[in-house]
Amino acid sequence: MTNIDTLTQAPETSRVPTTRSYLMCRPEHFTVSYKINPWMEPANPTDTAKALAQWQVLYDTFVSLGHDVQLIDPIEGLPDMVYSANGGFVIDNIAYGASFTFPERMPEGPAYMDWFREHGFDVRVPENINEGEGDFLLVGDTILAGTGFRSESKSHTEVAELYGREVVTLNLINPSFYHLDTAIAVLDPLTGDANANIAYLPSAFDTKSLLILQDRYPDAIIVSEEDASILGLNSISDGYNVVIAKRAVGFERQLRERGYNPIGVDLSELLLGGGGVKCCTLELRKS
Ligand SMILES: CN(C)C(=N)NCCC[C@H](N)C(=O)O
Repeated sequence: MTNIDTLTQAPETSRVPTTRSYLMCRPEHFTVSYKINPWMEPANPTDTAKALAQWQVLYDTFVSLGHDVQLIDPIEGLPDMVYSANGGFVIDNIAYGASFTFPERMPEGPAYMDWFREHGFDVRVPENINEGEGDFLLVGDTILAGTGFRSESKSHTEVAELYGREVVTLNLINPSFYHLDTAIAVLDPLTGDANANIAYLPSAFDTKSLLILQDRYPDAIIVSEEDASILGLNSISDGYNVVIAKRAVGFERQLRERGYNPIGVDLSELLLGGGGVKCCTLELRKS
């Protein structure tokens, strides 16, 4: 993997990084005390100090790349709050709040909405169950929206009306890839970018959804089961630098071949809760 200190600009490619704003939550109360996805095993021990240290590397990586990183205070008793991607979906300074599927995470919805309000976002309280950017991904001007395990398809209609953008529903079929951001990585996420591209795991989708992806993104990177199974797709791109799971070596190579700069981080402890790089990062799009 590339050293982030020495290569944060694209030297020979047309890929251009752009500065982003992210919201993260320190995993001070991280543990696995309940099971709401196949990755979680409450009987297995977790190490909060290790989770904090690994999370700090992710935070430092974003800062080193020049991104603005905001923090929300963690709340005791909400161990999954570290997965800030699920706290809402933000475009044009409008924050569509989350409404969680499982009771264990329900208090996170209002907590994140309070944070958005206090930081000047126009908050919209959701009418339907949705888990924020876990299931809504902005690709160019289109919103890809996942359903099947968490977010209800009715929330897709709500989001289409709210943002006035095209929303494409995709059906997830593998419980290990229960959020859209475990099965798709957005590589060029700027709005208006005609060349917006993605990487994805085909087996995570039903036939109809797969045909949609193949039709819309013929140049997409197809990621292996091996890389996806360590949440390799759960990554964050600024258009050039792509922060990914360190062990996703096949995906790393594929990214490099396409002119991206993959940066590996180890979030093995947070993987015990079923989340990776992208789950710990919510993009705050102010325009
Ligand atoms: C990419 N993923 C999965 C996320 N965006 N979020 C992780 C949520 C993990 C949490 N224990 C849960 O099951 O909700």
